[in-house]
Amino acid sequence: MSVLDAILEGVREDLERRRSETPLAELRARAADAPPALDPMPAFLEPGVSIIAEVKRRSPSKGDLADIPDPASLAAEYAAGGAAAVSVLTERRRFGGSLADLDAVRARVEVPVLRKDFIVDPYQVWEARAHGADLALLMVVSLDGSLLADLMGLCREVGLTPLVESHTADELERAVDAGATLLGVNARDLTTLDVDRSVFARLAPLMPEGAVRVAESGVAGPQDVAEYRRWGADVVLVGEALVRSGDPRASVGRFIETANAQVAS
Ligand SMILES: O=P(O)(O)OC[C@@H](O)[C@@H](O)c1c[nH]c2ccccc12
Repeated sequence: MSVLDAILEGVREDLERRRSETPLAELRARAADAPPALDPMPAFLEPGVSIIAEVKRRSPSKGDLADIPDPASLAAEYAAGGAAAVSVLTERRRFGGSLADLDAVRARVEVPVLRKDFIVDPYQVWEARAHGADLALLMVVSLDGSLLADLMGLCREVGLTPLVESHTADELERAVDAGATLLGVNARDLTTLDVDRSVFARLAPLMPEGAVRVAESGVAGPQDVAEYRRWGADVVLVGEALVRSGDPRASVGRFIETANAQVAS
């Protein structure tokens, strides 16, 4: 079984537990009461690189990354440093996240918030909106047949902007065919956990005009953000390097400045 399959098995078990505790009707009512979702696209389309800064405690590839006792304060530092959006990993078993983290971050920051999880069921889209997310990650690799288009449609219906993630040219083609305009490339192969940032360089030219290009994973420092930018990234999503930096606010600022200075010159 691949790493991804093992993760998805746990995700589905956890999902069924939550579904038995909170009926869909209740989530829908909470989503209806939530303030409307923010549109992240204007900030992503501004000149210069945008950063999505991630709240990430651990990962299957690296184990424990950071304690993060107060995810809201971390998110506030990200926003103060200039992050265009904050990503919150809500997967529990492998990443140590929760919907409580999403609630806490949502309550603190005014920038758009991404629910980062392994979304395979409409219930999770309703959860994302009920807990105040503005964007939701949809991974093409785990959404067969019409499920990708169905979940994208539901995202739009509830006001969420789907960030549709690929790792191969075939996956990217499915994302584009389904109508995705916020296109992510994960440099990490979730079946093996190997990271290769040049995957973004190969896939970015295949993206249609007008798409917003998001480079995800594998950033160790400002030079990597600058390289993604040179390869055509509008947005770079960074987790580990920021949660480990010791000064997330300054790091976000440095990432943005370095990339913009290098690409302008
Ligand atoms: O910590 P990194 O290498 O900066 O990566 C962040 C982010 O891209 C990564 O967490 C991620 C990208 N796509 C995902 C899908 C599920 C879980 C996690 C991810």
